[in-house]
Amino acid sequence: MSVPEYGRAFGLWREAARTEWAAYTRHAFVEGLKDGTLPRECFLHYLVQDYVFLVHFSRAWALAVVKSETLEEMKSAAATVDGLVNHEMRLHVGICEEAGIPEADLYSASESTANLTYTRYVMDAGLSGDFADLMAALAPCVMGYGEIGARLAGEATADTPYRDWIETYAADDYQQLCRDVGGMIDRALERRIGTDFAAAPRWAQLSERFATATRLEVDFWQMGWDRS
Ligand SMILES: Cc1ncc(C[n+]2csc(CCO)c2C)c(N)n1
Repeated sequence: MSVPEYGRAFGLWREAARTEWAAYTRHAFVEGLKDGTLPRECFLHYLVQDYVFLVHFSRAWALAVVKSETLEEMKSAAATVDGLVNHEMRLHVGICEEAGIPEADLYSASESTANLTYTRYVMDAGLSGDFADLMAALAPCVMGYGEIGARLAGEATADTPYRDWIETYAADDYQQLCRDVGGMIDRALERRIGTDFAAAPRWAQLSERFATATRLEVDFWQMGWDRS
């Protein structure tokens, strides 16, 4: 199956980090979601941590509003904050409630080291850098789940109990969001760095940020797998 396309910068970053990208999008945790063999306890451990992750991710997207230079960037970042805090976190709340974990416990859950490392890395990318640095650190999260969802929707076993999770990210509206964010990132880079942004001196540093965030996604799956 061919992978979905989410923009020029993303395609180049992904290709430059292909080893890390494969470790992320084909992690044992992901394969367990696909064939249904992922232990429920691992999934719930991941989901509680992911709720906390989304809280801090929303803060990072809010920083993107602050670092925006155009109304398009501001609208995209503000819509993502709204989507995250008012919609995306519902999937987590619903599944956890069914498992007897109330929302108050999610918000107060203590953060795993993998969670802390990843979210604060992204926040620092935005605080110490500009909008482009922040987008390079945010892109693996947004696009990685889009790619995983699209692949698993076609490959998952019919009876995997993780179908709802898969459908969330395989859905047309989520795939469209990945393309929209990819287009917004391309225009943000063209504006700040130039049309030929991949030839610019700072391109290597942006690619490095993307690769680092991708490695931190691998560690996040591993945290769920190990229940650490
Ligand atoms: C560890 C981890 N990485 C990525 C996502 C996916 N994700 C995070 S924020 C967001 C919406 C961005 O618009 C999406 C899809 C996740 N849930 N947990």
